[in-house]
Amino acid sequence: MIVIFGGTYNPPHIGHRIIAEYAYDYLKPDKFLIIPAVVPPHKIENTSILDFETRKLWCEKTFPEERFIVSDIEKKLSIPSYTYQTVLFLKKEMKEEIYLLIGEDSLINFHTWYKWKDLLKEVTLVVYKRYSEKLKFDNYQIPHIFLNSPLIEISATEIRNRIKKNLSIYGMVSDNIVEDVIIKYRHE
Ligand SMILES: Nc1ncnc2c1ncn2[C@@H]1O[C@H](COP(=O)(O)OP(=O)(O)OP(=O)(O)O)[C@@H](O)[C@H]1O
Ligand SMILES: O=C(O)c1ccc[n+]([C@@H]2O[C@H](COP(=O)([O-])O)[C@@H](O)[C@H]2O)c1
Repeated sequence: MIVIFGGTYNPPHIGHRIIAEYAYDYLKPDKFLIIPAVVPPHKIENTSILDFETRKLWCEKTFPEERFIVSDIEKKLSIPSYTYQTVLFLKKEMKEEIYLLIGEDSLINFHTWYKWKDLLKEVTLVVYKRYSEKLKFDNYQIPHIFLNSPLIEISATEIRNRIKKNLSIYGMVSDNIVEDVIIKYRHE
């Protein structure tokens, strides 16, 4: 069984790390894939997304342990990086059961994902608690496993905003990327 944890990772942060650890402990997968998106479908217009190679490298440094695999699979596929497409590709390649790990905000807008009903036939959804101000559709009826885990009030948006305001982000991203992250977004 494999877990896939896709994201924009612009940048990867300590929230991603904690989510991955809770999911890992709960699911004990054979493989755990971290999948940076090339062009995330809901962020096509977002010009502040750094290049794929930088985000991928930061993912590798945030998840250096062997039990996590940072995959560049979405580089091989067409854009935008639809999860349905990624999942079908992985299923063909690995023939494994797939658990798709997402934050609660992603569950709330899951009905807007490309072929979401078909996607649900291919994966088991695993949801990590997250605060969201967005209007809550009735997506809690979508079958999923809800992880019993602490609320993490951190986001990549907040990290980018703090850098622009010259506020500290130490402790919010991995120590081995923090300087690089500050430099990259300060000049965005
Ligand atoms: N603090 C968090 N709590 C729960 N889920 C999270 C958290 N941060 C990220 N996620 C989830 O991780 C996945 C990838 O997130 P992403 O890389 O877009 O980070 P983000 O912090 O949401 O970024 P941004 O603020 O730029 O939208 C998504 O499914 C998202 O819901
Ligand atoms: O397939 C879709 O339609 C789709 C819509 C929104 C998000 N996703 C995926 O969900 C992951 C997190 O996306 P985001 O926008 O919250 O960074 C990332 O892997 C995206 O490719 C996928």
